[in-house]
Formats: sequence, structure tokens, C-alpha cells
Amino acid sequence: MSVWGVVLAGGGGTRFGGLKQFARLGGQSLLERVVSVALASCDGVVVVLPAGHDWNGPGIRATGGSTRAESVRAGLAALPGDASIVCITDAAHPLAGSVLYERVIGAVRAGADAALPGLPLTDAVKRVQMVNDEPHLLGVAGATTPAGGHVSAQMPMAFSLPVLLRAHREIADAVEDSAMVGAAGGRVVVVPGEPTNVHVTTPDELVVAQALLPLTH
Ligand SMILES: Nc1ccn([C@@H]2O[C@H](COP(=O)(O)OP(=O)(O)OP(=O)(O)O)[C@@H](O)[C@H]2O)c(=O)n1
Ligand SMILES: C[C@](O)(CO)[C@H](O)COP(=O)(O)O
Repeated sequence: MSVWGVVLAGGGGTRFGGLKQFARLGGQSLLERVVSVALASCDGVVVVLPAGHDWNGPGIRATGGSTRAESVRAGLAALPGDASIVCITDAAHPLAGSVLYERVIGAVRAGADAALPGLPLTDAVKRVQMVNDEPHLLGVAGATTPAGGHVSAQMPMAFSLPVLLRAHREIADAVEDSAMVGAAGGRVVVVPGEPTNVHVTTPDELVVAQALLPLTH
């Protein structure tokens, strides 16, 4: 069974203020770091880039779309015919280490349709109506969900490739791919995530990733 990675780096980095996939972290770009870890855990990688951008690292290139799901489909279309398990990851999770690949790939090999790392939430989650016209406020609070029984969904996620392809044929869009597989009736399991596996969306989060870098393995 051949295991391939799809590294998503086709986004515009709106919240970061630019193409964060090419920002530097510990002497490498986020994209270089993520591709290097993916290659250590997979037989090969497809790198999904923004239209009009290339990079000089390894992997099969694909051009991203206007939504995350479209970028995933562009990556899946570039996979070789012998791929049977695919790991979807992204340049926004530069500290995801090989242990997470081992866990999610192992869960799919053991029979799950999809597997993702989850980090148990410890703070309650508030629905918020965001406001833009009051600088001292983020928004107005609505319903509250207790933290218990919830995790934040991390990357990388692993999939049985036929199941993921079927989910993408049935469902046009979703926040992420394991949600698509779940909505299409697949069995999605959660393995332990890592607190250092931050999602870099803003420059502040890149500073956090820089501080956490020495703690990663
Ligand atoms: N059309 C898109 C949108 C996102 N991504 C990738 O998906 C990952 C997670 O997305 P996110 O963190 O939201 O990054 P951006 O879409 O770049 O940021 P923003 O939402 O702030 O514009 C990133 O590696 C991003 O490059 C992608 O390949 N194609
Ligand atoms: C894919 C993801 O990082 C998993 O937690 C998250 O869903 C991405 O969300 P975004 O709204 O596209 O940044």
C-alpha cells in the first residue's frame, strides 16, 4: 500500500497578511518544513501552490483553487495510480511531527476510513456574533458549548484514498476533509494530537510557533 501526502499551500494568507507558506521558521519556510516531514512519513508528496507561484523543493506540483476543498481536489488529481492511503496536511501546521503521521496512518491501516489528530479542548466554546465597528470588542456572545467531549481538529489527517475520492464526489465543500468523509457516512477516528501543533493563521501565531520550535521532535 503506497502512502502519499498532499501538502496544501494554495491559500492567500488573508489573516496573516500575505503568503504565510513562504514565511520563515527556524531557517526554513513553513512549506519546506512541512514537505520535509511529510516526505519522511510518506512515499511521495504533492505540493499544492497558489496560482502563479512555484517553489524549488521536492514533490509533484499542483495549482490550488479558490477554496480549500478545490485545492485538495487539485492535489488528489495529481496523485500517482498506486496511492492507497493519502495524508492531507497543510503549510499552516508547520510543527506537526512524524509521530502524528504514524498515528493517523496506523489508524487507517487498522481499518478507519479517516483519522485525524485531536487536542482535547479545555476552554468552553462560545458562539460569537463578530462586530467590526467597536475596536475594543470582538463580538457579542451567544450559545456556549462545554469543552468536555470536544477536540480541536489538527493536521495531518489520513484517509483511505477511495473513500476520500468518493466523499469529494458527493460533497462539494466542507471545513476539512474528515468532515466530508463523516458526512458521506465514513468512519472517522481521532488519535491524540499535540499541544505544540499550532495552526498558524496570524503573525502572532508564527511567533508562538517560533517559541515552540525547540519543544518539537
Ligand atoms: N484555497 C485554498 C485555501 C487554503 N489552502 C491551504 O489550506 C491551509 C489552511 O488554510 P488557512 O490556514 O486558512 O490558510 P489561508 O487560506 O492561506 O489563510 P486565510 O484563511 O487567512 O486566507 C493553508 O496551508 C492554505 O495554504 C489552500 O491550499 N487553498
Ligand atoms: C483544516 C483546519 O486547520 C483543521 O482544523 C481548519 O479546519 C482550517 O480552517 P480554516 O478556516 O480554513 O482556516
